[in-house]
Amino acid sequence: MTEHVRVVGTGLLGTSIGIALSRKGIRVSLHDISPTAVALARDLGAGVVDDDTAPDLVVVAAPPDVAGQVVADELERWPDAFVTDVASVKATVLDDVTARAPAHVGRYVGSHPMAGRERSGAVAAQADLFEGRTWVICPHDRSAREAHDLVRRMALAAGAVPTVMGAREHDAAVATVSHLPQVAASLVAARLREVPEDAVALAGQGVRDVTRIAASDPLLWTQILAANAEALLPVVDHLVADLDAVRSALQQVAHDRATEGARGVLAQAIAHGQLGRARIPGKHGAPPTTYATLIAVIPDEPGSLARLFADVGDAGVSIEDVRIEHARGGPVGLAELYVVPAAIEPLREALVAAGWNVHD
Ligand SMILES: NC(=O)C1=CN([C@@H]2O[C@H](COP(=O)(O)OP(=O)(O)OC[C@H]3O[C@@H](n4cnc5c(N)ncnc54)[C@H](O)[C@@H]3O)[C@@H](O)[C@H]2O)C=CC1
Ligand SMILES: O=C(O)C(=O)Cc1ccc(O)cc1
Repeated sequence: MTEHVRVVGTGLLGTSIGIALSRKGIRVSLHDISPTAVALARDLGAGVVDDDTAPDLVVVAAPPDVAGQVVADELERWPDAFVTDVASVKATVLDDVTARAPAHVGRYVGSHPMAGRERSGAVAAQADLFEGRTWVICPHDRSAREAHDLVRRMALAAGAVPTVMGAREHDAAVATVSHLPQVAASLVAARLREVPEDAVALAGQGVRDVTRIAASDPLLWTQILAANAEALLPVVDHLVADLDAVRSALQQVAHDRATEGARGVLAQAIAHGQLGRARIPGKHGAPPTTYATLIAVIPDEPGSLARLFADVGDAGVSIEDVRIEHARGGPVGLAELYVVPAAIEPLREALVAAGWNVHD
């Protein structure tokens, strides 16, 4: 892909796309309503500041509530260019573009990289944000095959794995895999506002895992949730019904510990969660991988994590994932290493031999 790509909206997504494509030798020009945002993206290596030469492909990475308008403007401004957007919702943007630029909608095809972060803005951009991640392309009745092909090539150049879905099908899918998790994470995290300091101090990995995306931008997410209200509503209804069942079971046990049936409801809630979680694909969309874990106690001092990683490397073991927990106020931390199951025993032996205190 040697074309000229114009990125409009140089925040987290736009800058990450710009950096990824620029590194592949693609010419990228940048535009944003904020001159600071565009200058920052340029300084981070995302491309050159808007130079008014005609692009082959425009990527609109602006917030969802203006994406349709910006796509329509770009279609009007560049009569020979194809245009995509990366907004997290697809049907409302398609409807908006169709209404605003009916004569040009054939050059538009929506898309959505299933990759992002809980932080916004160019400073949070990452060149490898899309590496191995799914990038959904949403062709429609009137979209040109060339538009689809160009977006596909751009997604591949950014390191992503393109996949095709209709806009409404996409919106129904992300209601469950992205939008409900955001609502649940935010609501769970919101409970923490009201507990005493020494209760929050007990927070372990579980609450951290469940609430990471609760740090997301309220303005962006208000737009996403409102734009996908129709698809999200039935999914939220299911969650409310499930929570209601758990609530009634707890009420029964609290009222009479010998009550029958309530424990079955609680167990089923957890068991259904196991089944759902087991369906989440592992890295690169491959089937789920169950890793074995080993916890190493690391002194809370500079360089100790680097030494641990070096010893794991010397043992010939690849770390698939890692979590670090700091003992609050203590002199040590815990590094939980995720490795393929076959590597766990050799790793344990090698780390013990190297003097590390390890446990399961
Ligand atoms: N944040 C995430 O993890 C993901 C976000 N997306 C989608 O990507 C899009 C951008 O999101 P982020 O990069 O996170 O937001 P961001 O807030 O980091 O960046 C948005 C940028 O768009 C600019 N902008 C706003 N209105 C504009 C307009 N009318 N014309 C030109 N530029 C304009 C802003 O100045 C800002 O620099 C959104 O539509 C979002 O739904 C998609 C996948 C993941
Ligand atoms: O931070 C994460 O894990 C995310 O899942 C971010 C994200 C946010 C919005 C999207 O439309 C897609 C991905």
